[in-house]
Amino acid sequence: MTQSISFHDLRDTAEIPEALLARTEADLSDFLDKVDPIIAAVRDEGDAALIRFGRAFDKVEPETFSIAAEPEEFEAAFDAVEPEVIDAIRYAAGNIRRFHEAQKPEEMWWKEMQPGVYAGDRHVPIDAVACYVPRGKGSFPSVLMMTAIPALVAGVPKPIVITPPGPDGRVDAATLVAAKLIGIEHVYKCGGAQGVAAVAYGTQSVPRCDKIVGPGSPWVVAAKRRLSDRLEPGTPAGPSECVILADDSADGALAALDLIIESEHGPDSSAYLVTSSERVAAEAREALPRHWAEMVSQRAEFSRTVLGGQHGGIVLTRDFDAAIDFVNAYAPEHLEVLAEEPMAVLGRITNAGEVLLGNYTPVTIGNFVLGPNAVLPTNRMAKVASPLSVHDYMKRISVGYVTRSGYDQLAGPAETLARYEGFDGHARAVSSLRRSLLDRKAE
Ligand SMILES: NC(=O)c1ccc[n+]([C@@H]2O[C@H](COP(=O)([O-])OP(=O)(O)OC[C@H]3O[C@@H](n4cnc5c(N)ncnc54)[C@H](O)[C@@H]3O)[C@@H](O)[C@H]2O)c1
Ligand SMILES: N[C@H](CO)Cc1c[nH]c[nH+]1
Ligand SMILES: [Zn+2]
Repeated sequence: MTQSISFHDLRDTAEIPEALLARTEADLSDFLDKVDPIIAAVRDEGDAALIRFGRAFDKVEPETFSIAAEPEEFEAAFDAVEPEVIDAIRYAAGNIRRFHEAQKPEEMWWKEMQPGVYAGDRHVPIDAVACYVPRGKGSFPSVLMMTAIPALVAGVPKPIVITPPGPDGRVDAATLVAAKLIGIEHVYKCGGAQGVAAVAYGTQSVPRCDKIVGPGSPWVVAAKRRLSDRLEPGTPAGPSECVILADDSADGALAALDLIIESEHGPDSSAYLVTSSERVAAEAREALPRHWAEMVSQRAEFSRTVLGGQHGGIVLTRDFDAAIDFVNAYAPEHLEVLAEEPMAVLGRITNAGEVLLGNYTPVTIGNFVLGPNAVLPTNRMAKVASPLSVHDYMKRISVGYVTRSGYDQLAGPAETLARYEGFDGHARAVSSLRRSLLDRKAE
Protein backbone atom coordinates (compact mmCIF):
# COMPACT_ATOMS: atom_id res chain seq x y z
CA MET A 1 0.00 0.00 0.00
CA THR A 2 1.65 3.23 -1.16
CA GLN A 3 1.82 6.19 1.22
CA SER A 4 4.04 8.33 -1.01
CA ILE A 5 2.77 11.78 -1.94
CA SER A 6 3.86 13.48 -5.13
CA PHE A 7 5.72 16.67 -4.27
CA HIS A 8 6.51 19.30 -6.87
CA ASP A 9 8.94 21.95 -5.79
CA LEU A 10 8.53 24.99 -8.08
CA ARG A 11 10.29 27.44 -5.76
CA ASP A 12 13.18 27.94 -8.17
CA THR A 13 11.18 28.40 -11.32
CA ALA A 14 8.39 30.48 -12.80
CA GLU A 15 7.76 27.75 -15.41
CA ILE A 16 4.92 25.33 -14.78
CA PRO A 17 5.81 21.90 -16.19
CA GLU A 18 3.20 20.89 -18.78
CA ALA A 19 2.94 17.43 -17.18
CA LEU A 20 1.49 18.97 -14.03
CA LEU A 21 -1.34 20.50 -16.04
CA ALA A 22 -2.37 17.25 -17.74
CA ARG A 23 -5.40 15.14 -16.75
CA THR A 24 -6.06 11.45 -17.33
CA GLU A 25 -8.99 12.43 -19.53
CA ALA A 26 -6.74 14.16 -22.02
CA ASP A 27 -6.00 10.89 -23.78
CA LEU A 28 -9.21 9.19 -24.85
CA SER A 29 -7.55 7.21 -27.63
CA ASP A 30 -7.96 3.86 -25.83
CA PHE A 31 -11.67 4.44 -25.46
CA LEU A 32 -12.68 6.01 -28.77
CA ASP A 33 -12.21 2.86 -30.83
CA LYS A 34 -13.70 0.65 -28.15
CA VAL A 35 -16.97 2.60 -28.00
CA ASP A 36 -17.60 2.26 -31.75
CA PRO A 37 -18.94 -1.35 -31.66
CA ILE A 38 -21.00 -0.54 -28.55
CA ILE A 39 -22.61 2.42 -30.31
CA ALA A 40 -23.25 0.37 -33.46
CA ALA A 41 -24.90 -2.44 -31.48
CA VAL A 42 -27.27 -0.04 -29.71
CA ARG A 43 -28.12 1.68 -32.98
CA ASP A 44 -28.91 -1.69 -34.64
CA GLU A 45 -30.45 -3.71 -31.80
CA GLY A 46 -31.83 -1.13 -29.34
CA ASP A 47 -32.96 -2.48 -25.96
CA ALA A 48 -31.49 -5.96 -26.55
CA ALA A 49 -28.01 -4.43 -26.74
CA LEU A 50 -28.66 -2.33 -23.61
CA ILE A 51 -29.56 -5.48 -21.68
CA ARG A 52 -26.53 -7.36 -23.00
CA PHE A 53 -24.14 -4.51 -22.11
CA GLY A 54 -25.81 -4.03 -18.71
CA ARG A 55 -25.02 -7.67 -17.96
CA ALA A 56 -21.50 -7.41 -19.34
CA PHE A 57 -20.34 -4.02 -18.01
CA ASP A 58 -22.59 -3.36 -15.03
CA LYS A 59 -22.59 -7.00 -13.89
CA VAL A 60 -26.39 -7.20 -13.82
CA GLU A 61 -27.21 -10.67 -12.49
CA PRO A 62 -30.81 -11.32 -13.67
CA GLU A 63 -31.10 -12.65 -17.26
CA THR A 64 -33.11 -9.59 -18.20
CA PHE A 65 -34.40 -6.37 -16.66
CA SER A 66 -36.72 -3.54 -17.64
CA ILE A 67 -34.84 -0.62 -19.19
CA ALA A 68 -37.35 1.91 -17.83
CA ALA A 69 -37.59 2.13 -14.03
CA GLU A 70 -41.10 0.88 -13.20
CA PRO A 71 -43.47 2.67 -10.77
CA GLU A 72 -42.99 -0.16 -8.19
CA GLU A 73 -39.23 0.46 -8.33
CA PHE A 74 -39.76 4.13 -7.44
CA GLU A 75 -42.01 3.11 -4.53
CA ALA A 76 -39.60 0.44 -3.27
CA ALA A 77 -36.79 3.00 -3.36
CA PHE A 78 -38.45 5.06 -0.63
CA ASP A 79 -38.48 2.00 1.68
CA ALA A 80 -34.83 1.28 0.91
CA VAL A 81 -33.46 4.74 1.71
CA GLU A 82 -32.93 6.06 5.26
CA PRO A 83 -35.29 8.93 6.19
CA GLU A 84 -32.22 11.04 7.00
CA VAL A 85 -30.99 10.65 3.41
CA ILE A 86 -34.44 11.52 2.05
CA ASP A 87 -34.45 14.68 4.19
CA ALA A 88 -30.96 15.61 2.95
CA ILE A 89 -32.10 15.15 -0.65
CA ARG A 90 -35.07 17.44 -0.01
CA TYR A 91 -32.80 20.01 1.62
CA ALA A 92 -30.23 19.98 -1.20
CA ALA A 93 -32.95 20.08 -3.85
CA GLY A 94 -34.37 23.26 -2.28
CA ASN A 95 -31.06 25.13 -2.51
CA ILE A 96 -30.28 23.81 -5.99
CA ARG A 97 -33.71 24.84 -7.22
CA ARG A 98 -33.50 28.33 -5.66
CA PHE A 99 -30.09 28.93 -7.24
CA HIS A 100 -31.23 27.88 -10.71
CA GLU A 101 -34.49 29.80 -10.49
CA ALA A 102 -32.47 32.93 -9.73
CA GLN A 103 -30.29 32.13 -12.72
CA LYS A 104 -33.15 31.66 -15.17
CA PRO A 105 -33.29 34.40 -17.80
CA GLU A 106 -36.43 36.37 -18.60
CA GLU A 107 -38.58 34.66 -21.22
CA MET A 108 -37.80 37.51 -23.59
CA TRP A 109 -36.03 40.82 -23.80
CA TRP A 110 -36.00 43.32 -26.60
CA LYS A 111 -35.25 46.93 -27.08
CA GLU A 112 -35.73 49.69 -29.63
CA MET A 113 -32.29 49.77 -31.22
CA GLN A 114 -33.16 52.90 -33.19
CA PRO A 115 -36.56 54.46 -33.92
CA GLY A 116 -38.91 51.79 -35.29
CA VAL A 117 -36.31 49.01 -35.06
CA TYR A 118 -36.86 46.41 -32.34
CA ALA A 119 -34.56 43.47 -31.63
CA GLY A 120 -34.00 41.03 -28.78
CA ASP A 121 -33.87 37.41 -27.65
CA ARG A 122 -36.48 34.88 -26.69
CA HIS A 123 -35.35 32.11 -24.33
CA VAL A 124 -36.91 28.77 -25.11
CA PRO A 125 -36.35 25.38 -23.45
CA ILE A 126 -34.80 22.58 -25.49
CA ASP A 127 -37.35 19.89 -26.44
CA ALA A 128 -35.60 16.70 -25.31
CA VAL A 129 -32.69 16.49 -22.87
CA ALA A 130 -31.13 13.43 -21.22
CA CYS A 131 -29.36 13.74 -17.87
CA TYR A 132 -26.52 11.26 -17.34
CA VAL A 133 -26.11 10.13 -13.73
CA PRO A 134 -22.96 8.04 -13.23
CA ARG A 135 -22.90 4.83 -11.26
CA GLY A 136 -19.63 3.04 -11.44
CA LYS A 137 -17.43 4.01 -8.58
CA GLY A 138 -20.31 5.42 -6.57
CA SER A 139 -23.97 6.35 -6.80
CA PHE A 140 -24.94 9.95 -7.34
CA PRO A 141 -28.37 11.23 -6.31
CA SER A 142 -26.63 14.62 -6.11
CA VAL A 143 -25.78 14.46 -9.81
CA LEU A 144 -29.39 13.64 -10.60
CA MET A 145 -30.41 16.83 -8.78
CA MET A 146 -27.65 18.92 -10.37
CA THR A 147 -28.57 17.81 -13.88
CA ALA A 148 -32.36 17.45 -13.67
CA ILE A 149 -33.38 20.40 -11.47
CA PRO A 150 -32.09 23.05 -13.92
CA ALA A 151 -33.82 21.13 -16.72
CA LEU A 152 -37.13 21.40 -14.87
CA VAL A 153 -36.52 25.05 -13.99
CA ALA A 154 -35.72 25.80 -17.64
CA GLY A 155 -39.00 24.20 -18.68
CA VAL A 156 -37.70 21.20 -20.64
CA PRO A 157 -40.98 19.31 -21.22
CA LYS A 158 -39.95 15.80 -20.14
CA PRO A 159 -36.32 15.58 -19.14
CA ILE A 160 -35.16 11.98 -18.85
CA VAL A 161 -32.43 10.41 -16.73
CA ILE A 162 -30.16 7.58 -17.80
CA THR A 163 -27.96 5.76 -15.30
CA PRO A 164 -26.28 2.36 -15.17
CA PRO A 165 -28.19 -0.43 -13.41
CA GLY A 166 -26.73 -2.11 -10.34
CA PRO A 167 -26.07 -5.86 -10.14
CA ASP A 168 -29.74 -6.36 -9.13
CA GLY A 169 -30.86 -4.73 -12.38
CA ARG A 170 -32.22 -1.71 -10.49
CA VAL A 171 -31.46 1.97 -10.30
CA ASP A 172 -29.65 3.18 -7.16
CA ALA A 173 -32.48 3.72 -4.68
CA ALA A 174 -31.50 7.24 -3.54
CA THR A 175 -31.19 8.33 -7.16
CA LEU A 176 -34.79 7.19 -7.74
CA VAL A 177 -35.93 8.95 -4.56
CA ALA A 178 -34.28 12.16 -5.75
CA ALA A 179 -35.93 11.76 -9.17
CA LYS A 180 -39.38 11.33 -7.64
CA LEU A 181 -38.98 14.19 -5.16
CA ILE A 182 -37.98 16.72 -7.78
CA GLY A 183 -40.55 15.58 -10.35
CA ILE A 184 -38.63 13.40 -12.82
CA GLU A 185 -40.77 10.53 -14.08
CA HIS A 186 -38.58 8.83 -16.64
CA VAL A 187 -35.42 7.04 -15.54
CA TYR A 188 -33.73 4.50 -17.80
CA LYS A 189 -31.22 1.86 -16.82
CA CYS A 190 -28.41 2.29 -19.25
CA GLY A 191 -25.02 3.89 -18.69
CA GLY A 192 -21.60 4.18 -20.24
CA ALA A 193 -21.25 4.37 -24.02
CA GLN A 194 -24.41 2.31 -24.52
CA GLY A 195 -26.48 4.84 -22.57
CA VAL A 196 -25.18 7.74 -24.63
CA ALA A 197 -25.91 5.78 -27.83
CA ALA A 198 -29.43 4.98 -26.60
CA VAL A 199 -30.36 8.66 -26.32
CA ALA A 200 -28.57 9.53 -29.57
CA TYR A 201 -30.54 6.98 -31.61
CA GLY A 202 -33.51 6.12 -29.40
CA THR A 203 -34.43 2.51 -28.61
CA GLN A 204 -37.72 0.68 -28.01
CA SER A 205 -37.68 2.06 -24.43
CA VAL A 206 -35.44 5.12 -24.46
CA PRO A 207 -36.61 8.22 -26.32
CA ARG A 208 -34.20 9.93 -28.65
CA CYS A 209 -32.92 13.23 -27.24
CA ASP A 210 -31.35 16.35 -28.70
CA LYS A 211 -28.85 16.93 -25.92
CA ILE A 212 -27.14 15.05 -23.11
CA VAL A 213 -25.79 16.63 -19.92
CA GLY A 214 -23.93 15.24 -16.95
CA PRO A 215 -20.53 13.88 -16.04
CA GLY A 216 -19.19 10.43 -16.71
CA SER A 217 -16.31 8.03 -17.08
CA PRO A 218 -14.10 8.07 -20.18
CA TRP A 219 -16.58 5.61 -21.75
CA VAL A 220 -19.26 8.26 -21.52
CA VAL A 221 -16.99 11.09 -22.65
CA ALA A 222 -15.70 9.05 -25.63
CA ALA A 223 -19.23 8.12 -26.74
CA LYS A 224 -20.37 11.74 -26.47
CA ARG A 225 -17.47 12.75 -28.67
CA ARG A 226 -18.26 10.05 -31.25
CA LEU A 227 -21.95 10.98 -31.32
CA SER A 228 -21.61 14.75 -31.25
CA ASP A 229 -23.10 15.08 -34.73
CA ARG A 230 -26.39 13.57 -33.46
CA LEU A 231 -26.42 14.70 -29.86
CA GLU A 232 -25.26 18.01 -28.34
CA PRO A 233 -22.77 16.82 -25.70
CA GLY A 234 -23.04 19.75 -23.26
CA THR A 235 -20.53 20.90 -20.64
CA PRO A 236 -17.42 18.70 -20.88
CA ALA A 237 -17.47 16.98 -17.46
CA GLY A 238 -15.13 14.06 -16.92
CA PRO A 239 -13.23 12.75 -13.92
CA SER A 240 -13.49 15.07 -10.91
CA GLU A 241 -10.62 17.38 -10.06
CA CYS A 242 -9.74 20.12 -7.62
CA VAL A 243 -7.07 22.51 -6.44
CA ILE A 244 -6.78 23.61 -2.84
CA LEU A 245 -5.03 26.98 -2.90
CA ALA A 246 -3.51 27.85 0.46
CA ASP A 247 -1.51 30.76 1.79
CA ASP A 248 0.57 30.78 4.95
CA SER A 249 -2.47 31.39 7.15
CA ALA A 250 -3.92 27.97 6.32
CA ASP A 251 -3.98 24.90 8.52
CA GLY A 252 -2.09 22.15 6.68
CA ALA A 253 -4.12 19.31 8.18
CA LEU A 254 -7.33 21.05 7.06
CA ALA A 255 -5.90 21.58 3.57
CA ALA A 256 -5.07 17.85 3.49
CA LEU A 257 -8.61 16.96 4.56
CA ASP A 258 -10.00 18.98 1.66
CA LEU A 259 -7.39 17.76 -0.83
CA ILE A 260 -8.74 14.27 -0.29
CA ILE A 261 -12.31 15.24 -1.26
CA GLU A 262 -12.09 15.01 -5.03
CA SER A 263 -9.11 12.64 -5.06
CA GLU A 264 -11.32 9.88 -3.63
CA HIS A 265 -13.62 9.79 -6.69
CA GLY A 266 -11.39 7.34 -8.52
CA PRO A 267 -7.84 6.71 -9.71
CA ASP A 268 -8.53 8.90 -12.75
CA SER A 269 -9.22 12.04 -10.69
CA SER A 270 -6.76 14.92 -10.24
CA ALA A 271 -6.11 16.92 -7.06
CA TYR A 272 -3.41 19.36 -5.98
CA LEU A 273 -2.65 21.38 -2.91
CA VAL A 274 -0.94 24.50 -4.26
CA THR A 275 0.75 26.62 -1.65
CA SER A 276 3.61 29.04 -1.17
CA SER A 277 3.95 27.98 2.45
CA GLU A 278 6.56 25.34 3.35
CA ARG A 279 4.82 24.88 6.66
CA VAL A 280 1.39 24.23 5.09
CA ALA A 281 2.96 21.80 2.60
CA ALA A 282 4.79 19.93 5.37
CA GLU A 283 1.74 19.77 7.65
CA ALA A 284 -0.43 18.52 4.82
CA ARG A 285 2.12 15.88 3.84
CA GLU A 286 2.20 14.65 7.39
CA ALA A 287 -1.58 14.73 7.82
CA LEU A 288 -2.57 12.86 4.66
CA PRO A 289 -1.61 9.36 5.88
CA ARG A 290 -3.45 10.01 9.15
CA HIS A 291 -6.60 10.96 7.24
CA TRP A 292 -6.29 7.96 4.91
CA ALA A 293 -5.91 5.60 7.86
CA GLU A 294 -9.32 6.69 9.14
CA MET A 295 -11.11 6.36 5.80
CA VAL A 296 -13.06 3.58 4.08
CA SER A 297 -10.32 1.55 2.42
CA GLN A 298 -11.40 1.80 -1.23
CA ARG A 299 -11.78 5.58 -1.08
CA ALA A 300 -8.45 5.94 0.73
CA GLU A 301 -6.82 3.82 -1.96
CA PHE A 302 -8.24 5.99 -4.77
CA SER A 303 -6.98 9.07 -2.96
CA ARG A 304 -3.51 7.59 -2.38
CA THR A 305 -3.32 6.64 -6.05
CA VAL A 306 -4.19 10.17 -7.19
CA LEU A 307 -2.04 12.05 -4.67
CA GLY A 308 0.92 9.74 -5.14
CA GLY A 309 0.63 9.68 -8.91
CA GLN A 310 1.06 11.91 -11.93
CA HIS A 311 -2.13 13.90 -11.55
CA GLY A 312 -2.04 14.99 -7.96
CA GLY A 313 0.00 15.87 -4.90
CA ILE A 314 1.47 19.01 -3.39
CA VAL A 315 2.88 21.92 -5.38
CA LEU A 316 5.12 24.38 -3.53
CA THR A 317 5.56 27.70 -5.29
CA ARG A 318 8.03 30.57 -4.76
CA ASP A 319 5.29 32.95 -3.59
CA PHE A 320 1.51 33.30 -3.49
CA ASP A 321 1.38 35.11 -6.86
CA ALA A 322 3.00 32.06 -8.44
CA ALA A 323 0.44 29.83 -6.70
CA ILE A 324 -2.36 31.89 -8.28
CA ASP A 325 -0.62 31.68 -11.66
CA PHE A 326 -0.57 27.90 -11.29
CA VAL A 327 -4.32 27.85 -10.61
CA ASN A 328 -5.12 29.96 -13.66
CA ALA A 329 -2.92 27.79 -15.89
CA TYR A 330 -4.41 24.59 -14.46
CA ALA A 331 -8.06 25.79 -14.68
CA PRO A 332 -9.42 23.37 -12.06
CA GLU A 333 -12.98 22.14 -12.00
CA HIS A 334 -13.25 22.97 -8.26
CA LEU A 335 -11.05 25.54 -6.55
CA GLU A 336 -10.99 25.99 -2.81
CA VAL A 337 -9.23 29.05 -1.40
CA LEU A 338 -7.81 28.76 2.11
CA ALA A 339 -6.34 32.20 2.62
CA GLU A 340 -6.22 35.00 5.13
CA GLU A 341 -8.32 37.15 2.81
CA PRO A 342 -10.10 34.82 0.39
CA MET A 343 -12.22 37.63 -1.09
CA ALA A 344 -9.05 39.41 -2.22
CA VAL A 345 -8.01 36.25 -4.08
CA LEU A 346 -11.34 35.88 -5.88
CA GLY A 347 -10.77 38.72 -8.35
CA ARG A 348 -7.43 37.21 -9.38
CA ILE A 349 -8.90 33.86 -10.40
CA THR A 350 -9.68 33.80 -14.09
CA ASN A 351 -9.87 30.07 -14.80
CA ALA A 352 -11.86 27.72 -12.55
CA GLY A 353 -15.23 25.97 -12.72
CA GLU A 354 -16.09 27.21 -9.23
CA VAL A 355 -14.28 29.15 -6.52
CA LEU A 356 -15.11 28.19 -2.95
CA LEU A 357 -13.89 30.75 -0.45
CA GLY A 358 -12.67 30.20 3.08
CA ASN A 359 -12.48 27.52 5.73
CA TYR A 360 -16.22 26.89 5.88
CA THR A 361 -16.81 26.29 2.17
CA PRO A 362 -15.10 22.97 1.46
CA VAL A 363 -15.71 21.31 -1.91
CA THR A 364 -18.16 18.90 -0.25
CA ILE A 365 -20.53 21.80 0.47
CA GLY A 366 -20.42 22.80 -3.21
CA ASN A 367 -20.82 19.20 -4.39
CA PHE A 368 -24.05 18.65 -2.50
CA VAL A 369 -25.90 21.51 -0.87
CA LEU A 370 -24.70 25.03 -1.68
CA GLY A 371 -26.94 25.45 -4.72
CA PRO A 372 -24.68 26.30 -7.69
CA ASN A 373 -24.21 23.43 -10.09
CA ALA A 374 -21.48 20.95 -9.21
CA VAL A 375 -21.25 19.68 -12.78
CA LEU A 376 -18.36 21.78 -13.97
CA PRO A 377 -15.92 21.78 -16.86
CA THR A 378 -12.97 19.45 -16.37
CA ASN A 379 -9.76 18.78 -18.28
CA ARG A 380 -8.72 22.45 -18.48
CA MET A 381 -11.99 23.35 -20.19
CA ALA A 382 -12.71 25.82 -17.37
CA LYS A 383 -10.53 28.11 -19.49
CA VAL A 384 -13.36 28.40 -21.98
CA ALA A 385 -16.46 26.77 -20.57
CA SER A 386 -18.85 27.45 -17.67
CA PRO A 387 -20.63 25.35 -15.04
CA LEU A 388 -23.77 23.51 -16.04
CA SER A 389 -26.62 25.98 -15.65
CA VAL A 390 -30.20 26.65 -16.57
CA HIS A 391 -28.86 28.22 -19.79
CA ASP A 392 -27.65 24.79 -20.95
CA TYR A 393 -31.27 23.64 -21.20
CA MET A 394 -32.44 26.66 -23.16
CA LYS A 395 -31.61 28.25 -26.41
CA ARG A 396 -32.00 31.77 -27.61
CA ILE A 397 -34.11 32.71 -30.58
CA SER A 398 -33.36 36.17 -31.94
CA VAL A 399 -36.42 38.32 -32.52
CA GLY A 400 -36.81 41.37 -34.74
CA TYR A 401 -39.64 43.76 -35.64
CA VAL A 402 -39.28 46.77 -37.90
CA THR A 403 -41.91 49.45 -38.51
CA ARG A 404 -42.37 51.29 -41.80
CA SER A 405 -40.28 54.24 -40.63
CA GLY A 406 -37.61 51.94 -39.20
CA TYR A 407 -37.53 50.09 -42.50
CA ASP A 408 -36.85 53.29 -44.37
CA GLN A 409 -33.59 53.61 -42.46
CA LEU A 410 -32.47 49.99 -42.79
CA ALA A 411 -33.33 49.16 -46.37
CA GLY A 412 -30.60 51.18 -48.08
CA PRO A 413 -27.57 49.77 -46.22
CA ALA A 414 -29.08 46.26 -46.39
CA GLU A 415 -29.48 46.50 -50.17
CA THR A 416 -25.93 47.81 -50.54
CA LEU A 417 -24.42 44.93 -48.54
CA ALA A 418 -26.58 42.36 -50.36
CA ARG A 419 -25.39 43.65 -53.74
CA TYR A 420 -21.75 43.64 -52.56
CA GLU A 421 -22.08 39.98 -51.51
CA GLY A 422 -23.64 39.18 -54.87
CA PHE A 423 -27.10 38.25 -53.60
CA ASP A 424 -29.55 39.56 -56.13
CA GLY A 425 -32.61 38.04 -54.46
CA HIS A 426 -31.64 39.46 -51.10
CA ALA A 427 -31.15 42.91 -52.66
CA ARG A 428 -34.45 42.89 -54.61
CA ALA A 429 -36.36 42.09 -51.40
CA VAL A 430 -35.27 45.44 -49.91
CA SER A 431 -35.24 47.47 -53.09
CA SER A 432 -37.96 49.93 -54.18
CA LEU A 433 -39.85 46.86 -55.42
CA ARG A 434 -40.88 46.04 -51.87
CA ARG A 435 -42.39 49.44 -51.26
CA SER A 436 -44.29 49.41 -54.52
CA LEU A 437 -45.70 45.92 -53.78
CA LEU A 438 -46.78 47.00 -50.30
CA ASP A 439 -48.22 50.30 -51.57
CA ARG A 440 -50.19 48.43 -54.22
CA LYS A 441 -51.60 46.10 -51.55
CA ALA A 442 -52.62 49.10 -49.43
CA GLU A 443 -54.53 50.75 -52.33
N1 LIG B 1 -17.64 16.48 -13.14
C1 LIG B 1 -18.64 16.11 -12.35
O1 LIG B 1 -19.55 16.85 -12.07
C2 LIG B 1 -18.66 14.72 -11.78
C3 LIG B 1 -19.60 14.33 -10.82
C4 LIG B 1 -19.60 13.01 -10.38
C5 LIG B 1 -18.69 12.13 -10.92
N2 LIG B 1 -17.80 12.58 -11.82
C6 LIG B 1 -16.85 11.73 -12.47
O2 LIG B 1 -17.62 10.92 -13.33
C7 LIG B 1 -16.99 9.69 -13.45
C8 LIG B 1 -18.00 8.62 -13.14
O3 LIG B 1 -17.46 7.42 -13.57
P1 LIG B 1 -17.99 6.06 -13.03
O4 LIG B 1 -17.14 4.98 -13.59
O5 LIG B 1 -18.16 6.15 -11.57
O6 LIG B 1 -19.46 5.95 -13.61
P2 LIG B 1 -20.04 6.00 -15.12
O7 LIG B 1 -21.49 5.70 -14.99
O8 LIG B 1 -19.70 7.26 -15.80
O9 LIG B 1 -19.27 4.87 -15.88
C9 LIG B 1 -19.57 3.52 -15.61
C10 LIG B 1 -20.03 2.90 -16.90
O10 LIG B 1 -18.91 2.82 -17.78
C11 LIG B 1 -19.07 1.67 -18.60
N3 LIG B 1 -17.89 0.80 -18.55
C12 LIG B 1 -17.12 0.52 -17.47
N4 LIG B 1 -16.17 -0.38 -17.82
C13 LIG B 1 -16.35 -0.65 -19.14
C14 LIG B 1 -15.69 -1.50 -20.07
N5 LIG B 1 -14.65 -2.24 -19.73
N6 LIG B 1 -16.15 -1.52 -21.34
C15 LIG B 1 -17.20 -0.76 -21.71
N7 LIG B 1 -17.86 0.05 -20.85
C16 LIG B 1 -17.44 0.10 -19.60
C17 LIG B 1 -20.22 0.88 -18.08
O11 LIG B 1 -21.30 1.05 -18.93
C18 LIG B 1 -20.52 1.48 -16.73
O12 LIG B 1 -21.90 1.51 -16.48
C19 LIG B 1 -15.81 9.66 -12.50
O13 LIG B 1 -14.65 9.87 -13.27
C20 LIG B 1 -16.07 10.83 -11.57
O14 LIG B 1 -14.88 11.43 -11.15
C21 LIG B 1 -17.77 13.83 -12.27
N1 LIG C 1 -17.27 16.12 -7.28
C1 LIG C 1 -18.32 15.90 -8.21
C2 LIG C 1 -18.19 16.92 -9.30
O1 LIG C 1 -16.92 16.94 -9.79
C3 LIG C 1 -19.70 15.97 -7.61
C4 LIG C 1 -19.96 14.93 -6.59
C5 LIG C 1 -21.08 14.26 -6.40
N2 LIG C 1 -20.89 13.40 -5.38
C6 LIG C 1 -19.67 13.55 -4.96
N3 LIG C 1 -19.08 14.49 -5.70
ZN1 LIG D 1 -17.04 15.09 -5.44
